[in-house]
Amino acid sequence: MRKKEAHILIVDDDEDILFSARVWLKKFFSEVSCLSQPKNIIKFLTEHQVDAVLLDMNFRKGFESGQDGLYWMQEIKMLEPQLPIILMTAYGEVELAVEALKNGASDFILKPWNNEKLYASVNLAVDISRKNKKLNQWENVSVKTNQYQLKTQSSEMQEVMDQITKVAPTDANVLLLGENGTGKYVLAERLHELSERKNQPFVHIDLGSLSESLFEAELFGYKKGAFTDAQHDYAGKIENAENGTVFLDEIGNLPLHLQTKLLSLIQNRKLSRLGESKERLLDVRFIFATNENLKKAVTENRFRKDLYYRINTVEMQIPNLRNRLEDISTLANYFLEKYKQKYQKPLLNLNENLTEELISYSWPGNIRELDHCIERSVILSSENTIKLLMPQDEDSDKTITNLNIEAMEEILIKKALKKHRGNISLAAEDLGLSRAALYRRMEKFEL
Ligand SMILES: Nc1ncnc2c1ncn2[C@@H]1O[C@H](COP(=O)(O)OP(=O)(O)OP(=O)(O)O)[C@@H](O)[C@H]1O
Repeated sequence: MRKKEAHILIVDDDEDILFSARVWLKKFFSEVSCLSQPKNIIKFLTEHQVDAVLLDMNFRKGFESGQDGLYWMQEIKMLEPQLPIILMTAYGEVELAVEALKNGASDFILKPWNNEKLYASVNLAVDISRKNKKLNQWENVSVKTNQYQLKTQSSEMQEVMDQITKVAPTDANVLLLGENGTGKYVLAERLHELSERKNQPFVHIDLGSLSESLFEAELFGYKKGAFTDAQHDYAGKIENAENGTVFLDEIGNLPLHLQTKLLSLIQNRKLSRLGESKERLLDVRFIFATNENLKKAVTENRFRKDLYYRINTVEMQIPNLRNRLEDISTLANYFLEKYKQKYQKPLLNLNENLTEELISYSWPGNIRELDHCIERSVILSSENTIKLLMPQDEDSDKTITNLNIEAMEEILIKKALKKHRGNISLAAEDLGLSRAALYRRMEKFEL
């Protein structure tokens, strides 16, 4: 299982507790730090980026009122009001738990804890902490913290943004289609942030980066003993999104037998973990994305038709960057500002010629490629003048070593589209083809 990139801080005066909590949580999170003395918390937090704190309530022998924990919680809140704090106590009086929650604790764990519960609580706290950080960035208009440039001059993209605003508050399943790097993740997050679920987890599951053998266990979770390595009960990623949004990326990679299981989950809103017959009711909103042609996958029986119609209640085609020529300059300047600040080169600017050069490139890697191009250029430029380092143009003449006619045809079509900045009529005329013939070829080469 891949660990989540998150830093957890555990504060307890009992070394055994620190040890066992650390060993357990280390399985799931990239960094787990321990402090045995609460007086070191503030210094630690000012020096480290932490995503969640697990805090004991009783530090002094003979003082088991829980007041120590409440005191340190307030200190942490003063420094980092959004940081989730989970309180732990061996003395689980309900009133104390209620007081802690009222005072801003994100959860309450009784010692000795149930490992699975501890994980679930910390994991949720981490998701909420990230959400808070992202929301803060979102609200901040400064380029330093604002992550995305969502304004658009392109009518195609404007239509997508309008649809997002309309569909976000509903629970409709959304399917985002588009090439790599067009911003599907960014838009999925936007859908979540504009929904009523915005303060609940947004769980991104990238089926392109998980190994197929892990799909079922990671998505649906498992019961202890369900298979050889299942040493404990495990809530899958979908379950961890309870009340929030699941973003299933690269859905075209889901094998057929799991497509059936997913379909049943979407229809019945019930999930059973691997090795478990009991069904759990689940309240999540689904967003899906792929760069694959799912309709084609359906006709080739690689993707279930009924699942396709279930997930595409609202289907949005995210335009390629080469079809958003109006936005290239704005996005390039947005990235330039970001990297000027990051690499402390405030004098760099894009003049008209450079902007033209950016606009006439075809950007097969879309916004991600533009982002990297500007970052690379800023890093390698002098203090005063930007030198644009364009990506290696894949269809440049030097790559024409393959004399296969189909390969040549694809290169010529790409060149014509680039020359005419994606204008199909002009490109078709230049190539001596009808628009329909050009469209057919573009479809064939998936351009
Ligand atoms: N509107 C935007 N403003 C600024 N940056 C953006 C925008 N849209 C996308 N990006 C950046 O472009 C890159 C690709 O975006 P994202 O990951 O959302 O694309 P994707 O379509 O999900 O890609 P893939 O299919 O490869 O997973 C990211 O670094 C993202 O931050």
